[in-house]
Amino acid sequence: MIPVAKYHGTGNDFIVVDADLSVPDRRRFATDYCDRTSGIEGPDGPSGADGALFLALEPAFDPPRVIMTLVQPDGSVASMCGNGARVAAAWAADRTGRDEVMIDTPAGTRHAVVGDDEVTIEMGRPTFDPAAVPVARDGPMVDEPLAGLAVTAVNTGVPHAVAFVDDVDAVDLEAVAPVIRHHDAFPDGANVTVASEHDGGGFRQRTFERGVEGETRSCGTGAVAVAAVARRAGRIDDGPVTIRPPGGDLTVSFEDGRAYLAGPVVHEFDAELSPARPRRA
Ligand SMILES: N[C@@H](CCC[C@H](N)C(=O)O)C(=O)O
Repeated sequence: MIPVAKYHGTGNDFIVVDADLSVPDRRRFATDYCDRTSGIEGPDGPSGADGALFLALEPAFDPPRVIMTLVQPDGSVASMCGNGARVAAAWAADRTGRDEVMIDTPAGTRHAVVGDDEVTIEMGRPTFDPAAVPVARDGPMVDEPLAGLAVTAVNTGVPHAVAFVDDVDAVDLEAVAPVIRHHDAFPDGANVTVASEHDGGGFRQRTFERGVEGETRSCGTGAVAVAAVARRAGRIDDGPVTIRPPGGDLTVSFEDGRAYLAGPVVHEFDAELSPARPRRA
């Protein structure tokens, strides 16, 4: 058995595994233990997760570094995860007592600051460049009609198809999102994010995630995507702006074109799992 920890960032939840521990088949581990009905169990029963975060801590550096690998429930490895990176920073801060951490991801190295109530992570520069999203268009995809939504394509570490609507609750995301997620325009697929203005300021957000193949309670790259598209359209300035997914509020701001994502992180519980014989083996 190996010790693991369950964390969430505004409801986007992860099984955290120290990468020093041997897990022979990470894809199978993630697929089995992330299952919402038969996966990892918490104090209140079956829990599951939106992904397994394998974290390799390098405490000798100043600030300490973490190499982050997110394996999703479908076995795919994500280039970036905003909430996962915030969880990785909190996990590293718990182990080192340091409040600054560098997170190495396939999308680049990101600087994180761990405060008492929030973890803030630098998220790089969102891009609308069609080759970088990627989107199969000669120029940026902006407000293109797809599956009844006006879609703008942006990469915030991973590709997002973003649509502003009057009311996010009126969108049948489970029906419409798979059409966009698998559309020919997106050669690598896309996360599908809808947003609407909130009376209290900022935007409500819902995201259907690639790799989870369903809606999650929060998505950090999606929150940054909403802010980036709103900023490009002149709806907001450099912020900060409050983005409101179902699982809790996030704050996005920009400085010199770089995005910053802030919000709470919760350490839910610790558990022990078999690394080699997942329960559905
Ligand atoms: N929940 C994440 C995004 C994870 C990656 C995504 N599902 C993908 O495969 O592109 C976040 O907080 O950003």
